Amino acid sequence: MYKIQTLNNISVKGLEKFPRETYEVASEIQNPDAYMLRSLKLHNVDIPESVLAIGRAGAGVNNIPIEKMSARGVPVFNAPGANANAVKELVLTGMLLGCRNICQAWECAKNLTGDDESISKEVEQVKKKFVGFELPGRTLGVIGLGAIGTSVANMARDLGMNVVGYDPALTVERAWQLSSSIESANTVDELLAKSDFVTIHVPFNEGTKNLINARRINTMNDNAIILNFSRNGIVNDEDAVEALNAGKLYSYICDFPSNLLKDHPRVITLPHLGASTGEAEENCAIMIADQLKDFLENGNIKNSVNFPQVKMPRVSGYRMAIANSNVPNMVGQISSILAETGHNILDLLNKSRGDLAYTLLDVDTEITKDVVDQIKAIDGVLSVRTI
Ligand SMILES: NC(=O)c1ccc[n+]([C@@H]2O[C@H](COP(=O)([O-])OP(=O)(O)OC[C@H]3O[C@@H](n4cnc5c(N)ncnc54)[C@H](O)[C@@H]3O)[C@@H](O)[C@H]2O)c1
Ligand SMILES: O=C(O)[C@H](O)COP(=O)(O)O
Repeated sequence: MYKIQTLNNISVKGLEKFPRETYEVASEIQNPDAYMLRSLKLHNVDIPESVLAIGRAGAGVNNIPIEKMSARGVPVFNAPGANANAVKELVLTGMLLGCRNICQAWECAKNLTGDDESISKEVEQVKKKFVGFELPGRTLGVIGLGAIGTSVANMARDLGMNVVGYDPALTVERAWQLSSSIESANTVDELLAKSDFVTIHVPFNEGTKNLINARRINTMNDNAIILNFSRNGIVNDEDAVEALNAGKLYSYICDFPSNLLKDHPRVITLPHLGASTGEAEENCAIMIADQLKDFLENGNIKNSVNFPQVKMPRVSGYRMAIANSNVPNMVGQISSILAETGHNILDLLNKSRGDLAYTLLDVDTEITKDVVDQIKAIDGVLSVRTI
């Protein structure tokens, strides 16, 4: 019986992927084989040794201690692209809320008093305070052209906007998806100098912390709008508020409220709603459940953020999965132990990624605990499993 512990609210459509005969799935469970979570911060959680894999039902993995898990030979999975459409739609919503002053105007309408005739008169007076601007012909800068950035960029082109994108690690797959009319910027500064709207779709890490700061905001067009549906900390909120107060920025739309932001008249904050649609929650949960299941049952790895992609069809009932440091002679030492203990290797796949490597091998006879212990004792082996 495999045990899956859910640490956040996970769509039932994903949980249904685990057959009840072979899986126990619960939010409280002893010695889980895998965690399934969304945004819960795991950095200060004591993760039990029984955990073989962590599945993030979403995109961002900055809530997970990846290095610590890598050192334990534990793959961390995410669900690339599974919530991209939900975020794209909210970015469009944010752009419109910002450029048409919708939140301020709605607040004003809610506060109208008197009979309907006087409300009608008042409406004609107050509406001039909320004159906005339209999207076609304006320039949207998209920082990060991954699953979300690419789809936001294409959507903006379809709406008649000019789009400039920046991503120093653009993949070939994303380049194929991007509309050919999207301009490429060589630097963030070059992108900002051209943009009326800027939207950020990069992971949060040391390299992206404070990516948008006072110096950069000052190089932007006057009355620009910044949208942050990525992570708290990528835009320096203090600097954004200062620029709003100085009349440099028009509006700041963001998914990460704080005391500084939530009541500011030119800020629209949402309670981390980017991926909160039934469709996105379902897509993420299904993708992660499938990946965890294939890892637990077959050792295959798909969409891990720390381990290589590994898939090998089974040729026997005796499989071993080994995570190890990416150093010479690991496969040699492992196969020597198997040969010395009378196992014939029927198939073997070894892949590496950065400092880590992963080996799947199918043998002809059952692998005993003693053999597993011998392999575990090899210097550089991080985890060993028979499946
Ligand atoms: N608000 C929400 O609810 C919500 C939902 C989904 C994702 N997110 C956030 O959005 C981020 C992006 O999601 P995604 O699905 O597009 O991920 P992705 O991995 O498909 O794309 C990220 C892109 O950013 C690029 N990148 C990395 N560092 C960069 C930098 N310094 N400058 C420019 N580009 C850089 C990468 O090359 C990659 O193409 C996630 O990491 C997560 O933090 C938020
Ligand atoms: O990185 C993500 O996928 C988003 O921030 C969504 O987070 P959530 O799953 O907690 O809504």
